Amino acid sequence: MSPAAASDELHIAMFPWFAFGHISPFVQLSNKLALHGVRISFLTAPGNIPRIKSSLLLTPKTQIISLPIPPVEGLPPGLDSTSEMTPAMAEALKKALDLMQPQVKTLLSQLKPHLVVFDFAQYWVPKIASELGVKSLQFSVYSAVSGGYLIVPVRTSGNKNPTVEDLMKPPEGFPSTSIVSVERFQAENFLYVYKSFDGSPSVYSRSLEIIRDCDAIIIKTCNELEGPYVDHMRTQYQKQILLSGPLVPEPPSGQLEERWAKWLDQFPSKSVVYCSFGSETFLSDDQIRELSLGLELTGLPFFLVLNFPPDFNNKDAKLAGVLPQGFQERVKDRGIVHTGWVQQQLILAHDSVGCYFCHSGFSSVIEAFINDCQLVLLPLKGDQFLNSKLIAGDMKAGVEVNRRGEDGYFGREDVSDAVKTLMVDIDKDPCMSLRANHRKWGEFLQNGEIQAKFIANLVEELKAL
Ligand SMILES: C[C@@H]1O[C@H](OP(=O)(O)OP(=O)(O)OC[C@H]2O[C@@H](n3ccc(=O)[nH]c3=O)[C@H](O)[C@@H]2O)[C@H](O)[C@H](O)[C@H]1O
Repeated sequence: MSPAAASDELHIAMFPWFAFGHISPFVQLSNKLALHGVRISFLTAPGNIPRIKSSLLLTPKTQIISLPIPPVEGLPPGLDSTSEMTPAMAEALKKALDLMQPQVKTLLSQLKPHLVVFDFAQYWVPKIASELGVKSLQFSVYSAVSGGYLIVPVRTSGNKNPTVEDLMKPPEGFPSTSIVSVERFQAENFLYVYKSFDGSPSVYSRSLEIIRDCDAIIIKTCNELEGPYVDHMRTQYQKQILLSGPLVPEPPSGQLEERWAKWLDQFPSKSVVYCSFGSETFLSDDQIRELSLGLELTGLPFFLVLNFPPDFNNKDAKLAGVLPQGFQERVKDRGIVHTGWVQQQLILAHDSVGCYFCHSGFSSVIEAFINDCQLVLLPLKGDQFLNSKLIAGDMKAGVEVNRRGEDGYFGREDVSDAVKTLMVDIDKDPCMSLRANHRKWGEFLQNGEIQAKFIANLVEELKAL
């Protein structure tokens, strides 16, 4: 019997990559495990603690542990998450992370958890953990469709990195689904996964070392959503794969900011298009122009959130400069454009919001399903392209914006057509069948019994490790 099962109290050290797109699912997983009596030690850099405290369920068995980031060239001191960093700084952050090995080893030897659950970047955790007799598990916050397409050993079976042409096609052994190819501009974006920066291992090399060395892998998905892709990963990884389920969030606490609630209140039920792109995805100036003009063309009310990379100091000025001339005046009675963080879950839960136009971030799409918001998808990088294919192609529960294959260009009509398919032509197919499929998945994700079972099973599997 494992020590965890013997004491019946599991202690897990959680160690996400320093990015909120990763920290958030680790927090959600921690919260669900804490409700099963699991002791959680949550490791992060000091600057991230206040925001984590606002969402982590703080029980007497939960603690947040501060891990200062060591200085490295190219990373200004005091920055603790990628949301404050340029892409070059985020690469330097991976180097700093790799220098933290002695610090993490000392910490784990003091904490003595049964398990350490870590992220894609910390490929050295399994070695440290095994020296201390601690089991190590990677928690993949990416969908299985993206892991199974991009991060499988067969992608480099000839010992060389895949080319754009290779990446336009699924890897050998990939299941027969709606995904038979991706566009050139998407495959070009995928090259990042295999790229090493200034001697620091690529995302792919880090992941392959983890697959080889860790005790098991947890994926934030379930068989109902992604069964064939999970099976493919099991075959490729030859490692125990556990599923956490999609980690459907609890209903959000608090109230929607009054200015947004008041504005939304004036529109009919399910008529507003909420449009946003998560915490770390940014559109180019040209894309912003076509998107905003496309939303205008729909004639529908919309709430558009646009963010900019951290190197822009005055984001409001940037926003004003990038919107088409006269746009805000023309749409002032039915459109809001905002830059900055918003209470997304509360916006999606507002009765007036009927459509979520988004980047296909995995947590964001789950939030759309459980709030009965139709999905229009404009994926912009990495896993988002594959998530979008899963939803629009396999599940047929949303619509992807049409784009030019070579360079990904989309125009205002492409935006407007996609929104109208789901929000205007509602008595016709494909809208009727898309909405029916969306409803079916919404019900599945809102079924508390099913969702609770995913976590109960996971806890049992973790105890048995
Ligand atoms: C794994 C990585 O997640 C990334 O981050 P991202 O923030 O887009 O993740 P989401 O799943 O959309 O999640 C974003 C989460 O932030 C919340 N939120 C966001 C913005 C805001 O203003 N207010 C909010 O409450 C939102 O409600 C959701 O819970 C990228 O996609 C990336 O492709 C993927 O690999």
